[in-house]
Amino acid sequence: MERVVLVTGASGGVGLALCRRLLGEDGRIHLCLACRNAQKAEATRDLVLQEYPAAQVSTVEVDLGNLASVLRAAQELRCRFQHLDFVYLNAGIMPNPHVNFKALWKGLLTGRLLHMLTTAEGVMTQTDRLNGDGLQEVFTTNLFGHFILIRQLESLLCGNEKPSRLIWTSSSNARESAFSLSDYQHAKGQESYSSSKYATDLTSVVLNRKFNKQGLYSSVVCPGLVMSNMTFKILPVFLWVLLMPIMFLVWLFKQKPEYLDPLVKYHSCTSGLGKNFVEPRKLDVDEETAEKFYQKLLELEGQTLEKYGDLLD
Ligand SMILES: NC(=O)C1=CN([C@@H]2O[C@H](COP(=O)(O)OP(=O)(O)OC[C@H]3O[C@@H](n4cnc5c(N)ncnc54)[C@H](OP(=O)(O)O)[C@@H]3O)[C@@H](O)[C@H]2O)C=CC1
Ligand SMILES: CC(C)=CCC[C@@H](C)[C@H]1CC[C@H]2C3=C(CC[C@]12C)[C@@]1(C)CCC(=O)[C@@H](C)[C@@H]1CC3
Repeated sequence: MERVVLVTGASGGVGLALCRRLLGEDGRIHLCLACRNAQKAEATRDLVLQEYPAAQVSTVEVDLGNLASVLRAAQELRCRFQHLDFVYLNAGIMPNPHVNFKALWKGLLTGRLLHMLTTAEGVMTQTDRLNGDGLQEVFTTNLFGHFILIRQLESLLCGNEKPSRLIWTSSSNARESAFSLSDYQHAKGQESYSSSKYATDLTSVVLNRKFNKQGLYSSVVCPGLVMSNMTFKILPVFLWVLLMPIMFLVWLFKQKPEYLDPLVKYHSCTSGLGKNFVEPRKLDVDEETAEKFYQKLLELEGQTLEKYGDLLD
């Protein structure tokens, strides 16, 4: 039976690179590109088919920041497929990024600069806003839309002959101090991105606890610092070109390889000789907080399903 792989945020950056890599590794998979923009999805499909003409590539329209769209996409996917082998939960946003150069300077004086350059801890802020569902946009797009999607796809992911895998694109920017259970959508602070990625790490830990027995496994990864639309909104391209040799060296000298563990985040790395490898780093997650947060997600899911009852089978 063919393996089906779903990738969200496949229209550019990390998602597109991932699609190319997946087809390069195994040209027999069925790759489904989940994108919010139908035209971009078709253009992406054409692009990957140019490179892999024999590949099976389909598209599905989903705006992860819009829960009605997520429910519609899930319904469509349930009609099309019986099983999903891999789901890459990759789509993400970092709106209105702001770099605190003063913090970087302070980091240089206090010896924390290297850490800051790999995690952006204390360096980045964002301005978030409410979406049409009355939820914080970053929380919804980066985490909750994906959460609803996989919950709605449970029949394709759980209790099947073959196990299924969820791979969340998290970030080394995920930080416990940016997250609070009492404000898990991060409506009050200015680190919505970091909070949403920490919430992602928490969710993955609990999903493993709840669903491993039913054959569903979840991992979080950090792709490293990638030049994409997201990073080009942080600094202009020419500055990145100037900074890249420094950033490359910084990321290069903070790495080493190992195996999959639900309490670990897998960071993409490159050795000094240009060899690509993955470095696992233990998740900074308290399992009790993860469980409490999961209960909150279930409550919010209940409200969402009540509101959109007409979109459910
Ligand atoms: N770049 C980096 O250095 C790092 C990135 N990451 C993570 O990698 C992931 C991909 O980011 P990256 O490739 O860099 O960024 P890009 O902005 O290049 O790509 C983001 C992708 O997500 C899609 N997307 C955004 N909002 C939505 C939405 N509401 N519904 C559906 N799709 C959406 C975009 O679609 P569209 O084309 O329509 O905008 C695009 O395909 C994110 O989760 C990010 O947090 C993690 C660590 C580092
Ligand atoms: C002007 C100088 C010398 C440095 C500015 C560099 C910062 C703009 C840069 C340093 C660390 C970077 C970083 C990210 C964004 C840009 C930085 C803050 C991320 C937050 C991008 C998205 C992610 O998910 C993280 C993994 C990145 C962490 C490092």
